[in-house]
Amino acid sequence: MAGPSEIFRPDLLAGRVAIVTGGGTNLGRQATAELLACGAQVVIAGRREEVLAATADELGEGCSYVSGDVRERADADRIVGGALDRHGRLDVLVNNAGGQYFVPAEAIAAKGWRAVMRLNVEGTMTMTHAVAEAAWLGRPGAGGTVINVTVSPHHGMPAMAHTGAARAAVEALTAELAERWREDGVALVAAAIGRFDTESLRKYPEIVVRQAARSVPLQRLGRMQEFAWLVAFLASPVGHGLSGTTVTLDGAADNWWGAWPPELIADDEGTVPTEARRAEPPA
Ligand SMILES: CCCCCCCCC/C=C/C(=O)SCCNC(=O)CCNC(=O)[C@H](O)C(C)(C)COP(=O)(O)OP(=O)(O)OC[C@H]1O[C@@H](n2cnc3c(N)ncnc32)[C@H](O)[C@@H]1OP(=O)(O)O
Ligand SMILES: NC(=O)C1=CN([C@@H]2O[C@H](COP(=O)(O)OP(=O)(O)OC[C@H]3O[C@@H](n4cnc5c(N)ncnc54)[C@H](OP(=O)(O)O)[C@@H]3O)[C@@H](O)[C@H]2O)C=CC1
Repeated sequence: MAGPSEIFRPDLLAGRVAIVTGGGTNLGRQATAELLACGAQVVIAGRREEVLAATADELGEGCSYVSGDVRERADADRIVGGALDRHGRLDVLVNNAGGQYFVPAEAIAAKGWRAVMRLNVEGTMTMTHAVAEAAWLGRPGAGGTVINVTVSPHHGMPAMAHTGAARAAVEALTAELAERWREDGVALVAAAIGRFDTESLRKYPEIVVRQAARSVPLQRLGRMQEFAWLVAFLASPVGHGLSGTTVTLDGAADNWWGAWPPELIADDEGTVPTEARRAEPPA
């Protein structure tokens, strides 16, 4: 059962209906719990029916699922059709399904590049079009919000060139479609997220997982609940005011290239020296 929200009103999203792709696991599941806590009804989607069924069962009333592959238009239409049949409306799409594997740029095989593009860019586009065409475009008074999960930092990701390119494409599409579909009442926002404390992060090489928090200025991994709060916030009416933008939740990883303190200038205690003040203020 999804408990009450720690920060939002229980009726913030009352009467709203959301689809969360990848909603059966980790960040998607936590976001689903928060949307439910804010009064929304949520249809979660993913390829593994048993995973979705377990999550829907655990989160309880208001949560249901449709299994399918976001890369296939027929599946996307089935997911959207299932949500509309059940609830008669759609207000929010969270394109959370996504991912990549950890590999130096020069070792990315063409097939792997295509797999990452297909999942993150095409999967996002396919679901977005399926929802917009079935529920929003050309329907006066309708409309809704698309939340596209992307990845921060934007200044380059070690061993993730394929996902950096894919997520940049999604952010560009977010801006483009926000302009194209504005008059249909459709808002699109990208949520560029950093390094989160999830089971999914643990598939990466051990040293990457161990050092991930150190590489963030905030010196800790993001918490799944923080992601879930951001999703609920963007799903609220304020999402329309942010349409076309990318909101970053990354512990400031976008601002800094390395670990703090930077090893090259830290002393043995790990302290970075500060500049001495001038003895006298300038005349
Ligand atoms: C300092 C701190 C910094 C810290 C840095 C850490 C920051 C982390 C930030 C982000 C974290 C997350 O996103 S965590 C969330 C992670 N979750 C996920 O990634 C789940 C979704 N991912 C996937 O489904 C897969 O990874 C993905 C490849 C994208 C799609 O799968 P598909 O089934 O379509 O593709 P597959 O059949 O598996 O693979 C297709 C091809 O891809 C390539 N390929 C796939 N996996 C491969 C691998 N491990 N190594 C090499 N190559 C691989 C091969 O060419 C494969 O072809 P063959 O050789 O013929 O098989
Ligand atoms: N964890 C982290 O630190 C970070 C995560 N992210 C991003 O956040 C999002 C969620 O990640 P997270 O929860 O950590 O990882 P997960 O691996 O748990 O999430 C991926 C989800 O997407 C679903 N999925 C994958 N491929 C498809 C597909 N083709 N069709 C439908 N569903 C699919 C998976 O279910 P199934 O396999 O059953 O289909 C799974 O539920 C991803 O986009 C990820 O890249 C970004 C930055 C950092």
